[in-house]
Amino acid sequence: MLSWSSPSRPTLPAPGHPRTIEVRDSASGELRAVGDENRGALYVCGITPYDATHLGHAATYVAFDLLVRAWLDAGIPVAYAQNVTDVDDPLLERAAELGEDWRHLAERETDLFRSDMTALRVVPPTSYVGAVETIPDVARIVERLLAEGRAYRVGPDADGRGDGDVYADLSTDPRIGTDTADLDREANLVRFAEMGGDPDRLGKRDALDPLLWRVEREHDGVGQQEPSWDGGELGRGRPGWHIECAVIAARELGAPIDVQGGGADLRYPHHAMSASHLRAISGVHRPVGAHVHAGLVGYDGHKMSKSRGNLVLVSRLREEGVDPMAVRLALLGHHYATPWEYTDADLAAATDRLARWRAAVAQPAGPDAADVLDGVRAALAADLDAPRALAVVDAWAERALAGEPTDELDAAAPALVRDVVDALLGVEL
Ligand SMILES: Nc1ncnc2c1ncn2[C@@H]1O[C@H](COS(=O)(=O)NC(=O)[C@@H](N)CS)[C@@H](O)[C@H]1O
Ligand SMILES: [Zn+2]
Repeated sequence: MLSWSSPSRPTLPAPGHPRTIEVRDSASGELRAVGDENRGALYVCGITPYDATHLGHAATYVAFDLLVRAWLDAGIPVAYAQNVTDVDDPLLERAAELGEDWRHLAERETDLFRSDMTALRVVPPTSYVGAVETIPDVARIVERLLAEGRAYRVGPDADGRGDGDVYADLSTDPRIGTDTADLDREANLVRFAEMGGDPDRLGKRDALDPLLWRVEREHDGVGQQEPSWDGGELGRGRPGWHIECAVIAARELGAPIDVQGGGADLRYPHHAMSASHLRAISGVHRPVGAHVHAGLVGYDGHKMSKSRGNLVLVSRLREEGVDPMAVRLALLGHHYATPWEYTDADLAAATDRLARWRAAVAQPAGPDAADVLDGVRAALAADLDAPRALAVVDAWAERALAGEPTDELDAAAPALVRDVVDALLGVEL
């Protein structure tokens, strides 16, 4: 699937020393060095293409964009895969509500997402893959898991439908739950159901076993005919959610990967199950170096979501003439791991900061900027600490605008600060 055009990125003076980039693994709470001179492999769960692109989505993708930029600056070759969940129950339901063909809805919203990511100067993934285009691979892998006894078929559900649905048998995974450390079964059962799971499905060996393949339902005469694809021995149907991301990560990156990323809402069951499937597919004991989760962005006291109608869309802000660089700075003002409430004051503060920084780098000279380069690099290397990086640039801008004696100023400083802010923070001044 087409991704989007890459923003230009200035090359910064070579780092004086090889630098490790550390991020916090949300399961252990530990800081982990991720990526090495051979590669930095990142999988970030992409959008389900409706409601794109609200500030919550944008905050998560900008967060992982900092990791991509820090790796590139450290000379680490980046392998970055991202999916589009362009077939899934919530998408089909939304299309039915809108009376729109689900393919058109997916296409339109994915295009909007691409243009928003371009405006926010997010570096595109090296592999951008849709669930639909992955179906043949998913079917083959599910057949293999069945043959290996890691998956099983169930009979019809309580309504007599879905005879032959395929589930993963989690009891065959000795390390289930070690990836994202979600070991509270009661909490998991609640969360599993909240995120579209079916703990009460007839015939399941364990309520938490996740769906791998959903066989085609005969037309129930109510909703749209569900889309279905040829699944070989599995029969016609479509993939479950978690297996899609595991197959794309395995195929596009190869396990082990350094970071599996997404918003905090994906930690359980999605990332726990994807890691289990990735282990089963690849045979790699620990297929993910660090699970990294971005805190959820709220608005009006709730997580941003269509159902609440409290969405702040990047495209709407852009239509209102808001500079996307101010949007990006508003997002960078909060540490990625911390959940926060977006307010219009965030945007106003970011707009001021953007104007101050632009005025400072427009000066003919400025205070020495070597510590801006080192300070921003060090901040990102320490769990992508964007607020700390912004404070480093703020301090320099303050001095640049204070009009210090010219003989202490460096004519090359403003250009270096502009390049640091561009290459590492993705903000074009
Ligand atoms: N309010 C929010 N704040 C921060 N991140 C969010 C928020 N809502 C969704 N996200 C993140 O944005 C990304 C896309 O979310 S999504 O459109 O619902 N799609 C999905 O979660 C699946 N397609 C992942 S395979 C995910 O990483 C999700 O965790
Ligand atoms: Zn995913």
